[in-house]
Amino acid sequence: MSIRVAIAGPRGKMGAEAVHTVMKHAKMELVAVLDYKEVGHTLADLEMFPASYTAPIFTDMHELVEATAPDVLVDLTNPHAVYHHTKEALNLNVRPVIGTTGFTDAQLEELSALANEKELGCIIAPNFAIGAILMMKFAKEAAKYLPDVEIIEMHHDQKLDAPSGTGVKTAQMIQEVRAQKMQGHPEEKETIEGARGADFDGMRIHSVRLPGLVAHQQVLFGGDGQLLTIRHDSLNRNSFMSGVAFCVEEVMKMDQLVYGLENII
Ligand SMILES: NC(=O)C1=CN([C@@H]2O[C@H](COP(=O)(O)OP(=O)(O)OC[C@H]3O[C@@H](n4cnc5c(N)ncnc54)[C@H](O)[C@@H]3O)[C@@H](O)[C@H]2O)C=CC1
Ligand SMILES: O=C(O)C1=N[C@H](C(=O)O)C[C@H](O)C1
Repeated sequence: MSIRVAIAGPRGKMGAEAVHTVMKHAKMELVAVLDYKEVGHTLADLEMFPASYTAPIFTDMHELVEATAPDVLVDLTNPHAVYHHTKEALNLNVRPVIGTTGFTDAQLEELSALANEKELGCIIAPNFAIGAILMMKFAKEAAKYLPDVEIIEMHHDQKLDAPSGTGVKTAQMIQEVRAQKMQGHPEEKETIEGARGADFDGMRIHSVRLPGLVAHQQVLFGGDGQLLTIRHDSLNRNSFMSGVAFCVEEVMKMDQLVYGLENII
């Protein structure tokens, strides 16, 4: 039996890729999409999709679920919408696979409790690309030996959240193994605000936004007379799609929330 998938944000850069991925997948059926405004009755009404894409477009999640009974909601929208979408999906017994970034810690805790209570799988994946997951795992390992670390994440200039979800997740994974440490000179002063980047538990995260970039990150470790750089580059959004498909299949077997693909690969 195929997995019934709904996608929120189908006209976006990631959402459109995910639509193609699900449409091509032998074990999945795209039953509906969720947009925030009326743009047509089905995907075929949109110029960006072929006439054979007949999944209906909804603007209300309750109506979507009632009419099309999806198993999984893939959310690729924005930081303002995603928390509500995830909560609504869980309350409607639909398993969320969330690629959208920008959750607060409190939101993650609340959604985790809700998924547990409903005994429903939910995956929140700051990055779906296997290379990025490996970069984070390797960075966590390196931080045990080289605790002085700075993260430079680089993205296209249409990105809404900073630091990136991947940058924050990397810092959280490093925090698990690194003794707390305030880096840099104790008396350093920024003569221009923000010059030293965001402060996460004494580590610095720097966010670059430029046209031409897709999604890139370097994790820099400094030691005595040496520097280690771990770098990942997503050169296109197809790099995320095998991760999306993997999550849609995995979430069907789960009964709780998982934050980060490193926990299930
Ligand atoms: N986890 C991962 O591997 C990746 C995550 N992302 C994240 O995915 C999200 C989307 O990224 P992009 O596709 O680049 O952005 P985008 O701006 O191209 O697309 C977002 C889409 O969401 C739609 N949207 C906004 N509010 C909505 C709502 N309430 N309901 C339904 N649709 C709504 C917009 O119309 C737009 O089409 C971002 O949070 C980004 O950080 C992006 C790439 C990889
Ligand atoms: O907005 C993006 O593009 C990306 N967002 C995610 C993030 O915030 O880490 C994943 C990837 O970096 C691309």
